[in-house]
Amino acid sequence: MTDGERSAPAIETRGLTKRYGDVTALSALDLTVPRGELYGFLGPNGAGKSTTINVLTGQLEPDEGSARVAGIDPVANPVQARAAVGILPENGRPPSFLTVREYFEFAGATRGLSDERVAEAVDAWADRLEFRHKLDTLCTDLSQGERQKVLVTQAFIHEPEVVFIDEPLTNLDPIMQERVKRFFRTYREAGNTLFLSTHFIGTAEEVCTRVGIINRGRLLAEIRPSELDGDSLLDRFFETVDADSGEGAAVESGLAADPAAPGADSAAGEVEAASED
Ligand SMILES: Nc1ncnc2c1ncn2[C@@H]1O[C@H](COP(=O)(O)OP(=O)(O)OP(=O)(O)O)[C@@H](O)[C@H]1O
Repeated sequence: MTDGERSAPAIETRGLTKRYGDVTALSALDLTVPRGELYGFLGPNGAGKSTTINVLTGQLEPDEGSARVAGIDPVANPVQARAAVGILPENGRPPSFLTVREYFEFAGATRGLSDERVAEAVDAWADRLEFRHKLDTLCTDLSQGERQKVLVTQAFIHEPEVVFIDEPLTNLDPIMQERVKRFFRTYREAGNTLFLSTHFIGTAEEVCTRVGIINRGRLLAEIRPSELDGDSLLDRFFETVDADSGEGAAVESGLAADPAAPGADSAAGEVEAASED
């Protein structure tokens, strides 16, 4: 790793733009996530969350702008990025023809891990998420929650410094949800960065150190849940998105459906304020 990569933010995008035909999914997105954050990424359906993650993990090429993860350009250097980054995809499915253990061996090998390191990691995760009895089961025969445990494990198996997580707690029972959340906090406290895309605003409020709200491919606001001061993140989310869309806000306060409306200005101001600290 170069000095530049070591001192770079965990995630940095500048003017990131992605279009699918006529649809602009990301519109000059500027995002900076310092290292050591548990960053929540919230937004309505179709806001651009998955597209952002897909670009940042080298799975999709942007039309314009730049992206860096741990100082690495994931489009130009996908192999280098793969070693530094973990991905927990939404609705991912491990290959049906592999057993759980074989899948972890495969995931470890593609990230350059020795057999011994894979075995150690699998051992720890089998205890943490209680799936030791499923290690020799075919992935196709797992329940949805068991599959999710396997996907969580593969995302962290190489102890990456940045992990992208799309809806991490889906299908997990409440006990496992607590364990995963506790693990996220511990992993962050060790200096790593987690980027968590979710519709569960209560979870984001509970675990995230900072939350970004995206709508129509633009970052509208950044909020530190610890500084909400009695306000609820859910209310702030609604206010921010409504002001941008002009819908609820227009009904409730008479604001026009205009991106330059006062509500939209204050949301943009929150991004600037959050970026200063
Ligand atoms: N492969 C594709 N082809 C065409 N349009 C796409 C494609 N993928 C995404 N889009 C569009 O791009 C926009 C952003 O989609 P994206 O999946 O990034 O949103 P999201 O915030 O992850 O949404 P959700 O919360 O519903 O998962 C949406 O308008 C979506 O319809």
